[in-house]
Amino acid sequence: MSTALENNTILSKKIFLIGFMGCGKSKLGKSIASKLDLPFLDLDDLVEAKNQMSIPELFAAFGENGFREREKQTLQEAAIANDAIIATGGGAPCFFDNMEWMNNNGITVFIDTPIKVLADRLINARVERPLIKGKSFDELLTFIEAKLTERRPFYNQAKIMLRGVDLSADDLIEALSKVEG
Ligand SMILES: Nc1ncnc2c1ncn2[C@@H]1O[C@H](COP(=O)(O)OP(=O)(O)OP(=O)(O)O)[C@@H](O)[C@H]1O
Ligand SMILES: O=C(O)C1=C[C@@H](O)[C@@H](O)[C@H](O)C1
Ligand SMILES: [Mg+2]
Repeated sequence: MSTALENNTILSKKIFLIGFMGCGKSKLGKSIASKLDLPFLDLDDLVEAKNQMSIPELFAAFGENGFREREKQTLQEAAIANDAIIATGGGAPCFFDNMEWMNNNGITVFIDTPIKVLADRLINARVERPLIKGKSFDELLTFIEAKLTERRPFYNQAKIMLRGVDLSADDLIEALSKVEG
């Protein structure tokens, strides 16, 4: 059986995946993009490509504020130009009017993954994330708890919220198909 999304019966095909670092935006995003035959865009990769610098280099050269300005600009350029599944950076919805902008321009999906799962994933990750660099497991837990509390009011503005444990691409596609256009 095909879904409303596959049948093109929902208006927006800009789908923004949001949530904390390590919640699964990139992994799940690639999988649903391939199932729905839509392009997959990863905001972190786009910011790096546009600026010809890695995220740690951008933080070092311009500070977090400079990174956030570039992140906002890249988000809007990429999303205006493409119907796509867009995995945003973990902090992107929490700066400027990015969350409101995404809600006005597509469907936002918050992948809500428990703190302990996030910490387990992030402690083993090979990608360098400046905000958590050098933290021990316990420091990481404390950091995630505090940051998530700060960020939840933004993440909670998402149109769809899904628990990020055992979450499959099909679960996400089903949730999208129920959204009214
Ligand atoms: N459902 C899952 N089950 C097991 N491992 C997962 C799952 N989703 C993601 N992971 C693993 O967790 C790590 C982080 O996932 P991913 O890169 O998709 O997160 P992210 O939300 O894009 O993070 P960031 O905001 O830092 O880009 C990766 O190593 C990935 O393989
Ligand atoms: O949660 C965050 O603030 C970040 C998450 C990553 O996706 C990157 O955008 C960067 O490392 C910052
Ligand atoms: Mg990612």
